[in-house]
Amino acid sequence: MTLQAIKWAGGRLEILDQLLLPHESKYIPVNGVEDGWKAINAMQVRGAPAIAIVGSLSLAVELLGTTFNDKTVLRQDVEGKLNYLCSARPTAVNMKIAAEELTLEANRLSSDDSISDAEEMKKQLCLKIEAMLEKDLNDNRNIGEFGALSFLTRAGVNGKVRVLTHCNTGSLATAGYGTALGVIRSLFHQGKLEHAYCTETRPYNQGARLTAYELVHERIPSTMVCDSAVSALMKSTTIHGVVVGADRIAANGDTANKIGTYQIAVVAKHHGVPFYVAAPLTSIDLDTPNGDRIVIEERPAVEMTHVGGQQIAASGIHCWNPAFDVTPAELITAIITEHGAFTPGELADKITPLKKSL
Ligand SMILES: CSC[C@@H](O)[C@@H](O)C(=O)COP(=O)(O)O
Repeated sequence: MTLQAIKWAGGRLEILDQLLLPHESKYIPVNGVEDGWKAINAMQVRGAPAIAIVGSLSLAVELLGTTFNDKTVLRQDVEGKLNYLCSARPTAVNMKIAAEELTLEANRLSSDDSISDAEEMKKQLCLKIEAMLEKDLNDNRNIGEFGALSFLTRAGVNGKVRVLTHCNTGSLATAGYGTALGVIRSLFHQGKLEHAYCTETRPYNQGARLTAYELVHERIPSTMVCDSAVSALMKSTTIHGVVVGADRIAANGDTANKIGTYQIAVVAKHHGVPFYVAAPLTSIDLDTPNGDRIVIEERPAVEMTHVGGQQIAASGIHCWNPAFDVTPAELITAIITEHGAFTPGELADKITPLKKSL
């Protein structure tokens, strides 16, 4: 049984507070948009797809608890709240894409005369939001399948593979199953995984706290390494590929992901190790031409200077704490989506029609 980060039933939303893991598994209620914004900003829920789902569901909770008499007022309310939710964390594009989709739907419903009143429009919007949760789960399973396939094909091995991942991209970062961790999960279920390696992922330790937790929970053979041990690992062991997630993939394939990803891609190139990005279409931002245009979120120094509330750095030191970095497209072997694997060069041409058909 995979871990469930998001619980949604009967119009009630609860999330597993990821700041408490791995010590405590506690679900907290999200009673509306303000709660949703705070949970995303504080990283009680994190991971690009999970951010979009929790943000959107927090809007659904709020809508369900409010009575609307006017479709135009509802449309304006939805748009304003979605814009607010997008400001909680700027790098992950999934919330922005969800906001655009929902705003479009709100506009459509508001001008559709067959939708009798605001309450009916509200119901339709909430159904659309619920469908996003379902879709993410299905997309992740497909990413896992395509990822395992392209991994094994390109690795050119008939036996089992050893895979390295960074940060947390599993059930906790998505509606379920995961993206990059979903690929590892899929390899494992196919009996093709020899060993998974996860980094600690400093400074916020998503690898140590969350990925390690998921791997142990599912009894996947795995080892954790320090972020600084990746070169040594690749030199001493055959790693058949790296697979990571994405917070935003630009049109040219440049990919923003957890800080340290770029460094791993450079090291992988040096060692001839294929480097895969696994992400749904909702992480691809064709409006952003390249990585230089991606806004990188900076997090508070305390997330570097303290671990679990314990100070580990000298008082007074200045800190630079970017949450993400951008891996240039030329270091990426393929981008694995729910529609298959594409090279960065193929991305814009292949993804544009797929996005239009959504
Ligand atoms: C499927 S999650 C993809 C990315 O969001 C993930 O790799 C990542 O960088 C998460 O960063 P976080 O700061 O924990 O939200």
